[in-house]
Amino acid sequence: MSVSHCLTGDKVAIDAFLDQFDVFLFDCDGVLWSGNHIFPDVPETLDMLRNRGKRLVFVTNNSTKSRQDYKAKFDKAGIQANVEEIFGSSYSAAIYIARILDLPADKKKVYILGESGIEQELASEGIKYCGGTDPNMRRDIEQEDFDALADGSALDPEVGVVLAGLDFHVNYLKLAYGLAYLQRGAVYLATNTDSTLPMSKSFFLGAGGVGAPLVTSFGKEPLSLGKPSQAMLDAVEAKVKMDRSRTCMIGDRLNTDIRFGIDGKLGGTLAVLTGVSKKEEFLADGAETVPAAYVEKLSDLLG
Ligand SMILES: O=C(O)[C@H](O)[C@H](O)COP(=O)(O)O
Ligand SMILES: [Mg+2]
Repeated sequence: MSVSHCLTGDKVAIDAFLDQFDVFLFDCDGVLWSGNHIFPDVPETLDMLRNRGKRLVFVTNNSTKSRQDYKAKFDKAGIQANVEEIFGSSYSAAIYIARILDLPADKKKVYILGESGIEQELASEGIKYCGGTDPNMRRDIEQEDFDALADGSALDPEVGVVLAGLDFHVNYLKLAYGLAYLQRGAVYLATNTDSTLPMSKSFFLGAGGVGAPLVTSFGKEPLSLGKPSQAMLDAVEAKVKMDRSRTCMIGDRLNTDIRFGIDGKLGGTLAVLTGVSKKEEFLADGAETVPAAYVEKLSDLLG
């Protein structure tokens, strides 16, 4: 049975742990910040790693922002990061749809349940879309909508994919369009299916929580392109050359971040206890997902 080592307060153990890796993949929500609250000494900790010659890559399941949007957030947070180091689940989904998914020529449009981040990343891959932040979808459903969805006249015949992500403007109408496209054979994808979103030091509906009505009504789960899907690691590795044995995944959620690192056969995983998962979950006998090590908060790595 694997055991997770607590590094907090142990400078010797921290140095030994860090020396094993050249690349650190960082989860964002719950590790660097909770919403707009940047955790203490995060910029200093990341600077310390860069000063030790480590390469940093940011890998977030939050699909509401594009890589460019995240670059602006990093800048505002005083965290040095360039766009090539940032990967969101919207980017992973756009790469999958553009380069892996084989869609009929007349079915290449995507219906989005989600925010602008998904729209921007699909556009950057030349993928047409509808739904998403369309203001015409932010209204109550009317009888005419029921009738037009039922006979299909409301639907765009080019739509071949339903892509579900975190949507802060979800409503019955948007979900009804998603179900109608799925019922007509659209491929069902999700940027991610995280149950909750760490925000304001609490937990709110995550992408999985928002998309759950579609799963219940359609009766099938989407293919998720965010962590722990290895499609996301493949998308990262296509841009960032790395030796997986000298790469460490740092995250707050066992079933996405730590599972992502273990399944990807990375050299190590580090859990940070400022987000979703609690240490009791992975210290328990027979725990399914056990990080190699853990710290109370990221800045504990400063020693
Ligand atoms: O979509 C969600 O549910 C949240 O954005 C997700 O929990 C946060 O993503 P992270 O940066 O922790 O991968
Ligand atoms: Mg997280």
